[in-house]
Amino acid sequence: MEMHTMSGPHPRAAAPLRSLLSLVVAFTAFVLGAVWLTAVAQLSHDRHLTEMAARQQAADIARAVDARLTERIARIDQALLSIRRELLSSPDLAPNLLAKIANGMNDVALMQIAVLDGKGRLVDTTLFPPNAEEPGSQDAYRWHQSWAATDGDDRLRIGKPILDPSTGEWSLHLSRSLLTQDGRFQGVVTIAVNPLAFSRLAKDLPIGNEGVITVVGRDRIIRMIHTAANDPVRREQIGRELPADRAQFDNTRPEADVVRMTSSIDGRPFITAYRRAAIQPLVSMVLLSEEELYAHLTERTSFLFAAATLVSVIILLFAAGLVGLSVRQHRTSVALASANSLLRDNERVLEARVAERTMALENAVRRTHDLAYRDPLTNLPNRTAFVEATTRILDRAAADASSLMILFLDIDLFKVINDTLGHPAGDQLLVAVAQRLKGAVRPTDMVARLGGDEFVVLADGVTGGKDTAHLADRIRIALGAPLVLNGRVLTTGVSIGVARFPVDGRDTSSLLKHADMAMYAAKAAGRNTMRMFTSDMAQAADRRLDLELALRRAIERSEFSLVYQPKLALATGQLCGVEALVRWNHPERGLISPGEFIPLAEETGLIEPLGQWVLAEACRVLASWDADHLGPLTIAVNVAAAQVNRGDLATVAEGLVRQYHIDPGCLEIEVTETAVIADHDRAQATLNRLRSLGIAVALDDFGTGYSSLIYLRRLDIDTVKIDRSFVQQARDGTRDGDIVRMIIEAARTLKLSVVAEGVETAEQAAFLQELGCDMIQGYLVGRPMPLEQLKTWILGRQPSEPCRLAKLVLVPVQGRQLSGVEGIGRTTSGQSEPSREKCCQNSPVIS
Ligand SMILES: Nc1nc2c(ncn2[C@@H]2O[C@H](COP(=O)(O)O[C@H]3[C@@H](O)[C@H](n4cnc5c(=O)[nH]c(N)nc54)O[C@@H]3COP(=O)(O)O)[C@@H](O)[C@H]2O)c(=O)[nH]1
Repeated sequence: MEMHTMSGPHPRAAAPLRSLLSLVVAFTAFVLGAVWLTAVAQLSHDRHLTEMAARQQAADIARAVDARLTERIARIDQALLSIRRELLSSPDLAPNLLAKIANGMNDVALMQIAVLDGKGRLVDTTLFPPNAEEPGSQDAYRWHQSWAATDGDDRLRIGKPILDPSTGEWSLHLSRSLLTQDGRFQGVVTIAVNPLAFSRLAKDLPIGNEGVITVVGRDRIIRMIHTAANDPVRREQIGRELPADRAQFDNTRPEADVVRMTSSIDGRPFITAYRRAAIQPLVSMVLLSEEELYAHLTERTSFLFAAATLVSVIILLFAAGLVGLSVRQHRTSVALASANSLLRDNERVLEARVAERTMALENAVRRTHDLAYRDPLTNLPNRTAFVEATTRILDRAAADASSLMILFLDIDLFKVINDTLGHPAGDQLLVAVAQRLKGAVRPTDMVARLGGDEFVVLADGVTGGKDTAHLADRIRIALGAPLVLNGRVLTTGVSIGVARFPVDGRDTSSLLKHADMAMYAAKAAGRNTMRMFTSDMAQAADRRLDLELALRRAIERSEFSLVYQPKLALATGQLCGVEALVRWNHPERGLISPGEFIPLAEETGLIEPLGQWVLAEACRVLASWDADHLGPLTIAVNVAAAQVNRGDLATVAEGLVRQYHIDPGCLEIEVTETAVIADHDRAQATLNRLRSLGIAVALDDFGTGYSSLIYLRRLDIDTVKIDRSFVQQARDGTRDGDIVRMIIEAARTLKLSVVAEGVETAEQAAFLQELGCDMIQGYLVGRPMPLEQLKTWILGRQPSEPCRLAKLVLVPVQGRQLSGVEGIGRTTSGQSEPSREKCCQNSPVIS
C-alpha cells in the first residue's frame, strides 16, 4: 500500500499555493501602488492647484500694489509738481503752502515737505524744528543738481531710503528739480514719506501671515517693505540692495511675472509675483510664503498619507488574511488530498477485502452448497441433490414418456465391518463403494449416497428385467471385488432394491420408498442380491405401518404380558431361573409373537418404553414371588440395544430393585452382542454398573455375531447363552457341535456360566451335558408360560428330578422329550456347577 505522510505537501500540490500567493502579493502590491500613487497624484494635483492659485493671488496682489503705488506716487508727484509750479510762478513761497499740501497727504505717511534752493539750502519745510541738514533732502538736492548738470530730463526721483541717525527713522524722499523755463537749476522740492508707514497702502491685501510686499527700485534697493505681522527682521531690510540675479531685474523677462524664490534672509521659499511699474523705476513684489500656502496641503498630505496608510494596512491585513486563508485552505486541501489518498488506499484495501470476503463468501456458498448437496466423504451427490435432480429428470421423463429406474443399494453387514474394523475402515469402504459404483454404471447414470451405507443409482434407458438384472449384477460384481481394509482382505455384498418409473411410482419419493422396500426384500432374501419392487412389498410395508401404530396403542393401553421359560442346571436338574419373554395380547389378533413386534419396536424406538415395562414387571413379579412355597426365583430379562445404549439402564434397574425391595441377585439382564457393539464403552460401563449392583449379566444369542470370542473376553458378564441355531444342530462330529464345544470351553476358561438355548431334545441335552454345559433352556425343559402356569409347573416338580435328568443324558432316547425320561447318569461336579451358586439351590426340579 502506498504510504502518504502529512509532513509536507507534495511539490505539485504546493504549486497552486505559490501561484495564489504570488497573485495575492502582486494584487496587493498593485492596490497599494494604486492607493499611494493616487494619494501622491492627489497631493501633487492639490499642490499644483494651490500653486496656481497662489501664483494668481500673488500676481493679483502685485497688480494691486502697483496700482496703489502708482496712484500714491502720482499724488505725491502731483504735490511736488504743484509746489514747483507755485515756486516757479512766484519766487516767494506762499506761506503755509507746504503745510496745506501736507495736510492733504496724511494717507501717504508724509514725514515732511521740504524745499531747497539752488545752493542746497533749506527754503521751507513742514518739519518742525526744521533740519537743514536732513540727509534725505540733501541727497535729493545732490542727485537733482547732478542730474541737471548732465542735462538729464525732468523726472520724479524716488530716492533710496535713508536712515536719519539723529531720529533713527527711515525716510524715502520723492523729489523734483526746481528748473526754470530755460532749464536752470533752482533747487529741489522733496516730499519725504516714512517707507514703513507708506507700506500700509498694502495692508488690506491678502498676503497671509508670512507674506511680504516689497517695493524695489530698479537699482535693486528696497524702498518699501510691508509684512502682515510685525516682522522686524524683514522691515530692517529697507534700503538693502537685492542681488542682481533676481528675475524682476532681468529685463529679458516679462514686466510682470510670478516666480519661485528663496528668501535671501532665511532661505524660505516664496511664490513671488513681481511687477515693474510702468512709469517709475519701481518694481512691486509680492512674496507669498510657500510654507503658509502649502500649510493646508501638509494637513491634507498627512490626512491622505494617513488614509493611504490605513487603506494600505487594511489591504495588507486583507492580503495577509487572504494568504492565511489560502495557506489554511491549501493545508486543508493538502490534508484533504492526503485524507482522500488515504481514503482511496482504504477504499482499495476495502475493495480487496470485499473481493476477498466475496470470494470467501462464494467459497462458503459453494461449500454450503456442497454441504447441502454433496456427501463430504464420497463427494457423491447427497440425498437432497439426488431428490432434486431426480424430480427434474422425472418431469422430463414424464413429458418424454421415457422410463427410468432407481436402484437402492445397502452394503451387507456394513455395520459389523464398521464396528469391528473401526470407523476409518468403514469410511474407506464407503469411498471404495462409491468409486466402484460410479465405475459400474454409465456416465449418464446418477449415483448418490443417501447416508450411512445406503447408495442410490438413477438409471435411464434400462427397460426390461434382463437389463435390470444385468446392471445389478455388474454392480454386485464391482462392489464384491476383494478390498484391503486395515490389512485385512474383505469382500462385501450389496443388497439392491429396484423401483421403475413410471410403473412403480411416478414421483421421487414413492420411487425411493419402493426401491427401499425392494432392498429390504433383497436383504430378507439372504443379502447380496437384487429384488424388483412388487406391490406385495408395499402391502407388507403397509402392514408394518399398521403394526407400528397398533404397537404404539398397545404400549399406551398396556396390552403386554410376560411369559416365563425355565432354565435348568444340567448337573442337578434343578431350576436355575426363568427367562421373562414378552407377549402382546392383541385385542383382535390375539397373542402376537415378540419375533414379530420386537424388531419393529427396536426400529421405532418403542422398545425403550416397552423394555422398561418388561423390567418393571419382572421386578414386580420377583417382589410378589412366594419364595417360601415356590422356592427362590431368578428372572432374566431381555434388554434391547437401545436400552443399553441409553446409558441409564443400571440406574433404572437400581431404582426398581429399591422400589420393589428385591434381591438384585434374583435379577439377570440378557444383552445381545448387537447391543454392546454399537457403543462398546458405554455398554461396558452399563454392564459393570449392573454387576456392581449385584445384577447378573448374560450375553444372549452368543455365536451369531462376528467377534463373539472378543466380546467374551472384553465384557464384564456372568453367563453366555449359546444361540439355539448352534444348539439345535449340535451333535458330536458336526460343525455346530464343535462350535458349541468351543464356546463352552472358552466360557469355562473365562469362568463364565454357559446356558444352551433352544434345547428341544434329550440328545441335545446329553451332548451339552457331555460338553460340560451348565444350564439348558428350551422346550425340552419347558415352553415359555404365564406366571400362574409357571407356579403350577414348579409346584408339580419332584425334588429328586435333577438326578433323573442326569441319568437321561447318559441314556439318551432319540426323538423324545426330556420330560418323563429317566436315568441321566452324570453326577454333579464343581466344574459343571453354575458359577452363581445360589441359583438352583433348593430349586424345584423338572418333572
Ligand atoms: N428385548 C426383548 N426381547 C424379547 C423380549 N421377549 C422376547 N424377546 C425376544 O424376542 C424374540 C422372540 O422371542 P420368543 O418368541 O419369546 O422366543 C423365545 C422362546 O420362545 C424361544 N425358544 C425357547 N426355547 C425354544 C426351543 O426349544 N425351540 C425354539 N424353536 N424356540 C425356543 O426362543 C426365544 C428366546 O430366545 P432368547 O431371548 O434368545 O433366549 C427373542 O429373540 C427374544 O429374545 C423382551 O421382553 N425384550
